[in-house]
Amino acid sequence: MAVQVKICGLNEPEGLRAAVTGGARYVGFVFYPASPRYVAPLLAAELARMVPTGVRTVALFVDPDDEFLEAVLGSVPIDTVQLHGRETPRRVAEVKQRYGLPVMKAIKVGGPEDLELAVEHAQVADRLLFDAKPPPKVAALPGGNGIAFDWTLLAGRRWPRPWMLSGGLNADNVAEAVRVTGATALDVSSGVEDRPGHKDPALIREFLARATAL
Ligand SMILES: O=C(O)c1ccccc1N[C@@H]1O[C@H](COP(=O)(O)O)[C@@H](O)[C@H]1O
Repeated sequence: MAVQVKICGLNEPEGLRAAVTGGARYVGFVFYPASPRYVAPLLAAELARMVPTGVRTVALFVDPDDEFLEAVLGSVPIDTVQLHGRETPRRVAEVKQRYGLPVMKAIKVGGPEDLELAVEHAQVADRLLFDAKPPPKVAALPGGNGIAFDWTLLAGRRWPRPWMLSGGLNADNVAEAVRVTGATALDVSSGVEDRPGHKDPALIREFLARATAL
């Protein structure tokens, strides 16, 4: 099965074009104001309208309240909600039910114990996303830090829901990441940027070429 790719943190037409013409199956918009990739709903709506049929739009949130979810989901055409904070399985179920959209829940992996949470979330989330646990420094984002986790933790594991691998992926390590984990879907952000928050179209094309050739 061909590997599917999500390019996350798109905030300019150039990056978006490189993603969709290069073969991305998902494009992600970050609605987390503290992120250098944050995109205002008005601009996200313009970008989302450029996305061709067959490519899915993903809205990334971190512990959003209903007011914020409504403001974004009411104005931007979104196919999937990505929850990347400390949302509980109950909150995931609530968001799914209230907005009628599939939810992908991020699981932050630092050690084997963190995978227990994935077992719980797999009861309600439509998809799991395995990312590295953020480093314990004050300014660290809850994701999008460009760091990988120990991929062998996922080797041989089976999940009752589809899942994606993320965390520190780039064109140079993507083949190894897929080999070790068996992932069939990947999510990348920092690894296709030339500076935090700025996507490099050439790096996007290179990542997609390597990943989709696997
Ligand atoms: O990208 C961000 O700014 C971000 C902010 C808050 C939570 C998650 C975020 N991004 C997600 O983090 C992972 C890993 O990204 P990276 O490739 O290591 O930079 C990915 O799933 C992004 O969607």
